[in-house]
Amino acid sequence: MKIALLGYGKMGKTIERIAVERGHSITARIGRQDDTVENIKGADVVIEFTSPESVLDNLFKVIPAGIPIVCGTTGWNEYLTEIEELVKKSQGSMVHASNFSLGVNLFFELNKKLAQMMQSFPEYEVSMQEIHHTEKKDAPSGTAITLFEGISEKLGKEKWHLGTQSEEDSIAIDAVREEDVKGTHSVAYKNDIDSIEIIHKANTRDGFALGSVIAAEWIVNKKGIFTMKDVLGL
Ligand SMILES: NC(=O)C1=CN([C@@H]2O[C@H](COP(=O)(O)OP(=O)(O)OC[C@H]3O[C@@H](n4cnc5c(N)ncnc54)[C@H](O)[C@@H]3O)[C@@H](O)[C@H]2O)C=CC1
Ligand SMILES: O=C(O)C1=N[C@H](C(=O)O)C[C@H](O)C1
Repeated sequence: MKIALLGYGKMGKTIERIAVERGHSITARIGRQDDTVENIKGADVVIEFTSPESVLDNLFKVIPAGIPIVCGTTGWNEYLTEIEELVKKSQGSMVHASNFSLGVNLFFELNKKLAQMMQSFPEYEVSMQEIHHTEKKDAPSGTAITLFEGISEKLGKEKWHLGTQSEEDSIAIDAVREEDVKGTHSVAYKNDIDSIEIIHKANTRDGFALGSVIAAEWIVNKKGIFTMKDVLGL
């Protein structure tokens, strides 16, 4: 498969290594200054990991060009409906996910199951923490927002807020930035007696990159907008 990499930073470089190991070729490594539409020509699929400021512009260029896109960039949740309409109108193909790793996608399912169990035990207060490297631009992380959505639908908490303070009807998400942390997410249910905590820790970026290449292999010859849950059949 011929892959165009849109964004050639920490993730773009990791994806290149894993894609080549799986027998794919890289037709373009596109950085901020390049002519995107021209450079993706001839690729079977585009893998996009750029920045919250660039992602929408990239999606509006790539989707109408008719090349399937795998999008890992976070921080654009509020535009999801607009992008779903664009994919439909263009008869395009897209997989998006706040986190492409197998481990986190299993963790998403575990999180929903735990939230469902905790529905009957309001004496526990739910809170979350995410820890990432200091270069990360968005907070909370996209993964933390997906975890929040999994809890929200079960416990009826409609909002999240940054920090550690308790608030009625809102889940506290503590976003911590530390040198070189690849991505750690935890969900805790606490009261004065005890705590129940689940945690996922990424040791390297390889899980995110491998998941995005598997999603790229899966999306070619499909039409519509999908997430990693569809790719993994969860
Ligand atoms: N969904 C997932 O599994 C994961 C998502 N991410 C997300 O992916 C994004 C990128 O992460 P990293 O690679 O760590 O960031 P990074 O900052 O190392 O790399 C991003 C690269 O994109 C380039 N770029 C920015 N705008 C561009 C444009 N318009 N066209 C082409 N290139 C452009 C930048 O120059 C930079 O080199 C972030 O939003 C991050 O949250 C990161 C890891 C996993
Ligand atoms: O910026 C990162 O590095 C990561 N971003 C994603 C997120 O916002 O959830 C996924 C992963 O945690 C790494």
